[in-house]
Amino acid sequence: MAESAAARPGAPRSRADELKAALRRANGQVLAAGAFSLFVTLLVLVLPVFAFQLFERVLPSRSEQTLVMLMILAAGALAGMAILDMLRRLLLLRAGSALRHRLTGPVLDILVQVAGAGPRPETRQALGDVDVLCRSMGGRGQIATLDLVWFPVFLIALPLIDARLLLVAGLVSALMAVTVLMARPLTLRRAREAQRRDLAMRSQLEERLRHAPSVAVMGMAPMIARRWRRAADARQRDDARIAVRLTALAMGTALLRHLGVVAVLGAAAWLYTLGDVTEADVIAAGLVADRAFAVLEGLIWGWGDVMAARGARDRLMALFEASPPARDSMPLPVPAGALAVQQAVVAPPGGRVPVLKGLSFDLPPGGSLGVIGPSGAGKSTLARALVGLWPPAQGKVRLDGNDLRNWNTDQLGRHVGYVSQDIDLMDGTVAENIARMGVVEAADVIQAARRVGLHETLLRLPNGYDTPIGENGHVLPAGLRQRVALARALYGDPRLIVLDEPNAFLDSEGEQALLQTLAALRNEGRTVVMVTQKPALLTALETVLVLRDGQVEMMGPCKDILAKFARGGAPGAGQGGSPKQVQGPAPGGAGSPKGSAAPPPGRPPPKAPPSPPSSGSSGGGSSSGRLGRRPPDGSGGG
Ligand SMILES: Nc1ncnc2c1ncn2[C@@H]1O[C@H](COP(=O)(O)OP(=O)(O)OP(=O)(O)O)[C@@H](O)[C@H]1O
Repeated sequence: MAESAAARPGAPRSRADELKAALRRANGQVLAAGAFSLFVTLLVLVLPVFAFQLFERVLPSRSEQTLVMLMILAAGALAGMAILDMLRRLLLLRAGSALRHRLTGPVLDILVQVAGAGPRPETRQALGDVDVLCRSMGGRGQIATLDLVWFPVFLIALPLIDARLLLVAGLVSALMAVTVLMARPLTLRRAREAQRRDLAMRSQLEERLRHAPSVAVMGMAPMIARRWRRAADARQRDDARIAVRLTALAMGTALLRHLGVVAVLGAAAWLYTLGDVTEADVIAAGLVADRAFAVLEGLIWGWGDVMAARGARDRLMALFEASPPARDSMPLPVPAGALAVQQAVVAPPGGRVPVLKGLSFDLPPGGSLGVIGPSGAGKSTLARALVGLWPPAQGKVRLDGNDLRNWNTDQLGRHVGYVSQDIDLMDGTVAENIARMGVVEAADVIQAARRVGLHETLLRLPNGYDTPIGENGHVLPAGLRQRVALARALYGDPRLIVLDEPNAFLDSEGEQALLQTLAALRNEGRTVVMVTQKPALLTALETVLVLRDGQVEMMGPCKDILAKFARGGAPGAGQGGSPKQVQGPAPGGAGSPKGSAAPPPGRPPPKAPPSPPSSGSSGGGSSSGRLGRRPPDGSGGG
C-alpha cells in the first residue's frame, strides 16, 4: 500500500491533524474510563436493590441474619463503587495530563511561529485553553457525560418493576433533556462572546501597561482606567446574565428531578393500589428514578465545564488550522550561506495584500548585502522572509538551495542570526539572552560579545554577564540592548546573519563596533544581509539592494549605488521618482539580481529629475546620512 504523504519524512504535517490525533488518543482513554462508568452505574442500583430486598425478605421474615448479610453485601458493593469511581477519575486525570503533555509542545511551537505576526489575543489564550481542555477531562462535565452514556441502564431497570413506570420516567427524562438542550444555545454563544471580549480586554490592558511611562507622564492613566472599567462592567453584566441563566436552569432541573421522583413514586403507588406491584417495588422504583434523574441533573451542573472545554477546543483547533504545516525534515549539513530569493511574494501573516511582489536576487556564500529603500518599501518584510519568519505565499527563499520551509526549524535557527527592528530581548540575564535562552556556554557567550565589541562594556555592568535585564531588556539603555541583540545573533557562529536596522539606537562608538563586526563577518565568509539607511554602514557591505514598493529598484556593487546617490539619483526621490537602471551583478558574483531586478524593456524614463541626496549620503558619507527615505515633505532626498 502506498505510504501516505503525511507519513513520509519531510512531508508537510497538518497542524490540525496533530491536534486531532492528540484528542483522539485522549478520547481513547476517556472510553476506557467509560467502561468503569458502566460498573459504577450498575453499582448505583445497589440502593434500590437493597431497599427492595429489605421489603421483600427482611421485613416479612424479621430475619436479623438476612438483614446483616444484605447490609454486608450492600456495603461491599458501595465500597466497590467508590473504588471504581475513584479509578475512573484517576484515569481521566491521567488522560488530561497526557493530553497536556502532548499539546504543550506543539502549541508553544505555533505560538513562537505566529509571534512574528505581532501580538494576537487568541494566541495569548492558547496555553490557557490547553489547561482548560485538560482539566475538563477529569471534571464534573466529563463525569456527567460518561454517566449519561449508561443512563439507559436505569430505564431498563424500571420495566423490571412495571413497564408503565418507564413511561412516566421517560416523560420526565425527556423534559429534563429538553432543558439541557435549551441550555446549550442559551449559554454557549454568550459564554463565547464574553470570553472573546475578556481576551481582547486583557490584551488591550497589557499593551497599554507596556507603555506605562507615556501613560503616566502624559496623564493618560485616568482615561485608560475609565475605558477598562467600562469594559469590565460590560463583562460583569455578561457574567451575571450567564450565571442567572445557568442558575435558573439548574434550579429548574432540580425541581424537575424532585417532581419526577414524586411522579414515579405516585405512579408506583397507584399501581400498588391496583395490586400490580408490591410495596418493595414502590420503594425501589422511587430510588431508581431518583438515581436516573440525578444523572441528568449532574449534566446541567457540569454544563459550564463542558462549554468551557468545547470553547477551548474550538479555539485551539482554529489556531492549529491556521498554522503552517510542520515538517520532520532530515538534518542537513551546516549551510555555506548561499541565499536565493526566487519570485518571492510575501504578505504579513493573515494579510492578503503582498508587501514583496515577486522579488528575486541571489547572494553567494559570504556575500554581504545592504537593503535600503523608502519607509514601507518592504525592507523589514524582506528580512523576516529571509529568516523564515514570514514564508512567501508564492516563490521561494532558499538557503544553500533548500527551501527555507524544508529546513528543520530548530536546525535552521542554529545557522541563522537575526536582529529584528524591535529589539526583542527577554527577561533573564545578559548571558542567558546572548545564549538564546539556552544553556549558557560561557566561552561561546564571551566570544559572541567580543565579536560585537561588547565584552568590556558588559563586564562593567553591576553583575557583569549575570546582570538581569528585565522584561524586554528594559534595564539596559537602548543602544546596549541593540548590541546585546547583535551578540545573540552571532552566538553559535551562524552562517546567515540578517540585521534589520541594527544601528537604530547606536551611538558613534556602537556604530564603529558594528562596522568592525561587519568587516570581521565578511572576512570569515558569513553571509550578511543588513537593512540600514546609513551610507557609512553600507560601505562595509559588498552589494546594495534598493527596494521600492516591494520590488528591486536597483541592485549592484555598493560603491556604484552610493555613487548614484552622490550624483543625485537617490531612489525614492520625490513622489514621482521612477525606477532607476538596475546595476549588473557585483564583481566576483557578490550578488546577482534577476527577475524583478532587471527593468522591463520599454520602461518609461524618469519623469521627474531626481532630487539631490540628503546630506551625508554621498558615497561613504557621514554616518548620520540616511538613504532611501523621503523627508516629511516628500520632496525627495532619499
Ligand atoms: N505585522 C504586520 N501586519 C500587517 N502589515 C504589516 C506588518 N508589518 C508590516 N506591515 C506592512 O507592510 C508594509 C511594509 O512594511 P515594512 O516594515 O516591511 O517596511 P519597511 O521598508 O521596513 O519600512 P520602515 O523602513 O519604515 O521600517 C507596510 O505597509 C506595513 O504597514
